Amino acid sequence: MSGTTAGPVRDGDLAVRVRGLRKAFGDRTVLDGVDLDIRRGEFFALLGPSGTGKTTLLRVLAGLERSDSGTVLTAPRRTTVYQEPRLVQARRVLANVTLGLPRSSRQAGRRALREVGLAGYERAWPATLSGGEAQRVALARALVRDPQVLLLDEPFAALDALTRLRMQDLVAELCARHRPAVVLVTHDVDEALRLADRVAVLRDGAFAADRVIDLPQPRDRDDPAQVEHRRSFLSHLGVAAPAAP
Ligand SMILES: Nc1ncnc2c1ncn2[C@@H]1O[C@H](COP(=O)(O)OP(=O)(O)OP(=O)(O)O)[C@@H](O)[C@H]1O
Repeated sequence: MSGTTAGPVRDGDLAVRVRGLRKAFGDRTVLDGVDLDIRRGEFFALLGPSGTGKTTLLRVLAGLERSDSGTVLTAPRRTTVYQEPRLVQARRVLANVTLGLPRSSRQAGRRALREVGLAGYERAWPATLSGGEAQRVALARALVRDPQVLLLDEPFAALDALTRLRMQDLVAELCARHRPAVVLVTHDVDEALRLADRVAVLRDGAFAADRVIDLPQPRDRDDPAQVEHRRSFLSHLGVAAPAAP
């Protein structure tokens, strides 16, 4: 008998409320009593070793996966951006951005494309885009839906290092402007510390660390407080930080 409830979060300050979430695949328990509150407008980054259940948690929050037990409440408008842009190749860029939305959303779609730096690409075909451009289209497609909860599943992982930094800047700027609650799944501690208000490590089915990163934006990689956060999160991930020169 499952005790799961899913529905809208009632507390006006919260975008996500999770209590006692359990999820197993066969006899492998992936999430083992996860509790998580995310405030409206909060940028939450989720680190964790491979196979630890980060994507599973994101899929539960997206409503794509049922939990076995626990309570999962979220604000209703949720959108996910994945590692791959997942564009429909047979539709032009603007049609991809407004996919599934009424024709009246085309103006908002154009605006979203402008916001991600792709004004003039409305009639381009996905096959003609670079990886970074395609991922910008995926961001515009999320943006046009005005999400209260933006779920980002390693959205920069497939990009080259320079494009990744540019995309991080863009996401920081878009999130500061639109203030969705964000859940960013990443393997990159520096990316988490660059973007997030709060960083957690998921390990052995629950959070091993969950910390507010109270440092001003834009972040300074060399700020001693940030260096200390990096060392500590790497150690939670079971990786020794490189020794200081
Ligand atoms: N549909 C499924 N059926 C069976 N097992 C699954 C399913 N989805 C995920 N798993 C298993 O659950 C575990 C957690 O997977 P998940 O993708 O959530 O991990 P992750 O932390 O996102 O990993 P990574 O960092 O490598 O992307 C893995 O062992 C995976 O094999």
